[in-house]
Amino acid sequence: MVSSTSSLPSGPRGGPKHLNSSGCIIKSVPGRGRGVYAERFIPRGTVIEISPVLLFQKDEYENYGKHTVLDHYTFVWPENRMALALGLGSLFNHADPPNVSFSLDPPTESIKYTTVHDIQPGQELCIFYGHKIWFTPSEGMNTPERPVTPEDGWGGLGLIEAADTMGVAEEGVMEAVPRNPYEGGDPDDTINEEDLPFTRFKPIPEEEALESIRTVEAWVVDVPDPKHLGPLIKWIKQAKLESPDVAHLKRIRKDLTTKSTTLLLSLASTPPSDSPSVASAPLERPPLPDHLDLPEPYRAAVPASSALTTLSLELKNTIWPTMFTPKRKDEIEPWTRGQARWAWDAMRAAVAEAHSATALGEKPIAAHIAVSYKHSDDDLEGESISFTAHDTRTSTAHPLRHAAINVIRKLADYQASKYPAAPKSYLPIPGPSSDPASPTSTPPSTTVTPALAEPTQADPLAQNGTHYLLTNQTVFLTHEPCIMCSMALLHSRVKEVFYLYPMPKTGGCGSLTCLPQLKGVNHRFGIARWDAGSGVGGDEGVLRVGEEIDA
Ligand SMILES: C[S@@+](CC[C@H](N)C(=O)[O-])C[C@H]1O[C@@H](n2cnc3c(N)ncnc32)[C@H](O)[C@@H]1O
Repeated sequence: MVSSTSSLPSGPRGGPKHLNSSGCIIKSVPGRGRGVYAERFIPRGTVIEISPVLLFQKDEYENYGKHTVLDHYTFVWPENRMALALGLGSLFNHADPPNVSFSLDPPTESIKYTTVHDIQPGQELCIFYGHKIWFTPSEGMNTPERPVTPEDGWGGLGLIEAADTMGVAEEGVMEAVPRNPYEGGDPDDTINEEDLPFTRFKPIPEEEALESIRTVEAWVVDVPDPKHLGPLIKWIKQAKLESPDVAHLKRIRKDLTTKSTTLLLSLASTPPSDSPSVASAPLERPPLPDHLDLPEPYRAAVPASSALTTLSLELKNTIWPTMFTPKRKDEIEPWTRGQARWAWDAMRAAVAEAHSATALGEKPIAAHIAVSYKHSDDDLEGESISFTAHDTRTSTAHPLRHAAINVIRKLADYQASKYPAAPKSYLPIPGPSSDPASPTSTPPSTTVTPALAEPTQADPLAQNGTHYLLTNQTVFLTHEPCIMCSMALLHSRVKEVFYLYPMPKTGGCGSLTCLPQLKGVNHRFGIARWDAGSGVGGDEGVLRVGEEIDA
């Protein structure tokens, strides 16, 4: 017979894994016993567990409980009682400083556990037991001296409360950290577009103005005698000049005013590319059949893509007859509950970082490059490291130290350290900074030497010439990035940008202007604006900045 737990993932000691929806698992480690570990990234300020407690009266505990193993697990409770946390609550090991705070809630007879830092996947989640610990902490857990207070001891609360670190401390009152509304449920469930907590804008330009239409060069030939059209088209097939690159175009253009007919032969340059290093390469002029008396082929601009709207079709047809492929409704890829949960957590990470910034006297503006969405643990695709940064222009007195620039710089520095063999020509010299805005960084061009410019095999990013690429990555920002930051994000080839507060006077992602929609930019990215009132920002007032600020 198959046991009811046989399909569950295994946990410590071969038993089933604890089913915690906040990303916590139980693991056993020699020297520490069982402990609580993060299975995925958990943003700071996340309530990871609410454990109901079992209460012991004073005499009951003094006479019995205290003489049993329970003494390693119980918390001091008001009114001289002791409490045993059920669920994960009894399994948090001790650390000083901890990365999880806990607070007692006598009315509901429960203990709430909240992260006080961003937690990376695999990290242990620990609380602070107090200073009078009765065991020798395992290696790496020894901690700096702190003054012993009368409240110290197992159950000593209040040393690190999430509310303190969120900058809204008030005795006994925790800031209400908004719970992820997409916790639990089936991560594969599709969510209606209008039910998502943000509005997504189309990344593809509709090309509804003549100047926004992207073109590419093609070889064409005028065909003075219409009788030659049939044999020519047949010849194109035989000569294998048909190509999917021109499938969005019609083969023949008839100009009613000049009464001329022109035939499209093949592309004369490669289609526009998103890659900065790939230049549009000229393509050879195709041969023509000798037996037809035709003029020389010539190059002409043709639309680079089919028309998605009737207006765009009308405009494109003035350049060259183009195919009409209106967007079907189902072309917007629907989002799942799992993705929405991921996005919520990522935006929370940005929000939490902005709160830290305020505590440090900086502007409450932050950016978070999220770990790529993973459908399951087996999904190895995408980045597994996240980066978070806040605005530092106040402390550095450097007007360009915006959150988005800082987070790109963090990623770039990480990439540079990961690939130390990167050619010097690609690394900022001197110092570790790769920030183009850094006063200490020397422009790379001044450091190029032919001997060093050869990328090494160990450094795939260096082969692209940069460490700052965000290809396929999503950036979450508390505020709409300014024009400079939007351009930096575009330059870094970001896949999509989510922001919480629009900046009507300075925003470069839809408010003042929309950088990725401008003609001439060589990369386009998706934009999603978080809905006001979704609750992801927590206390809205803390993160508000003046309209004139460039975020
Ligand atoms: C509340 S329990 C925590 C869960 C426990 N590790 C288990 O497996 O049941 C407290 C006990 O965990 C162990 N412990 C907690 N923090 C530790 C640390 N930093 N180093 C070593 N042991 C620790 C001690 O044995 C302590 O009595």
